[in-house]
Amino acid sequence: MTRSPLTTPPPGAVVPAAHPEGPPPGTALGSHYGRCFGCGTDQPTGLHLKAVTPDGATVEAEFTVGEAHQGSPMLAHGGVLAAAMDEVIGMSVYLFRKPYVTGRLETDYVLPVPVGTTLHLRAWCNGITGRQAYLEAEGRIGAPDGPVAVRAAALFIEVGMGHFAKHGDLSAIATELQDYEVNP
Ligand SMILES: CCCCCCCCCCCCCC(=O)SCCNC(=O)CCNC(=O)[C@H](O)C(C)(C)COP(=O)(O)OP(=O)(O)OC[C@H]1O[C@@H](n2cnc3c(N)ncnc32)[C@H](O)[C@@H]1OP(=O)(O)O
Repeated sequence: MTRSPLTTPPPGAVVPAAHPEGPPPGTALGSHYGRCFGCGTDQPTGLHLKAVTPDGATVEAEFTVGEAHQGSPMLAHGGVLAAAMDEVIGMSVYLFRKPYVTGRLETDYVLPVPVGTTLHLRAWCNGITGRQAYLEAEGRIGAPDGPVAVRAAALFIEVGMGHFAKHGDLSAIATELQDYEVNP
């Protein structure tokens, strides 16, 4: 991955272990919010990522590139692929049971991705220090060990739940999120 210093963990950053109250290995993660563009089942134009955590600390997901995801004819739009990477990285840091948002997302596009392709995505954490989490993801064509089509590195910033209450609509998600204190 070609990565800037901003998404490279500094010395002393620690890779967290799986959270003791997190999902057990092999758990399907479902959607954190039904209308999420990345994983929501109630979002007709979304990516409909299907994710599982193999170990409670990383995420594997599948994303099938659809007709609505084209940039050039019959090839995936780069912004859509970046959104898939953002989502799977967001899901992985969410495993540590603190709310984070994307601060910076860097993407390498290695191969074109035709419509109809299923991308096998994987995301993991390279280290956390203070509020900053350094994460990485890759997307492989057709199989978990298929050719790498896209790579991403990200800096996520920890926020309180008040972030979503102040800037968004926390009540819309309160019934779906069981793992957080939703009253900021
Ligand atoms: C409702 C719950 C949901 C849970 C969902 C799970 C779902 C999973 C799916 C999710 C879907 C996918 C997820 C999504 O799509 S999340 C949606 C996309 N992201 C956003 O909307 C975030 C918008 N930005 C902000 O709100 C603020 O800027 C944040 C909160 C990020 C920081 O503002 P805040 O005022 O709080 O803090 P600070 O400015 O003092 O910064 C703190 C530190 O961080 C460093 N820094 C900050 N930004 C950058 C940057 N760009 N590059 C490099 N460094 C950066 C900064 O220098 C400082 O460092 P230091 O001085 O301490 O060393």
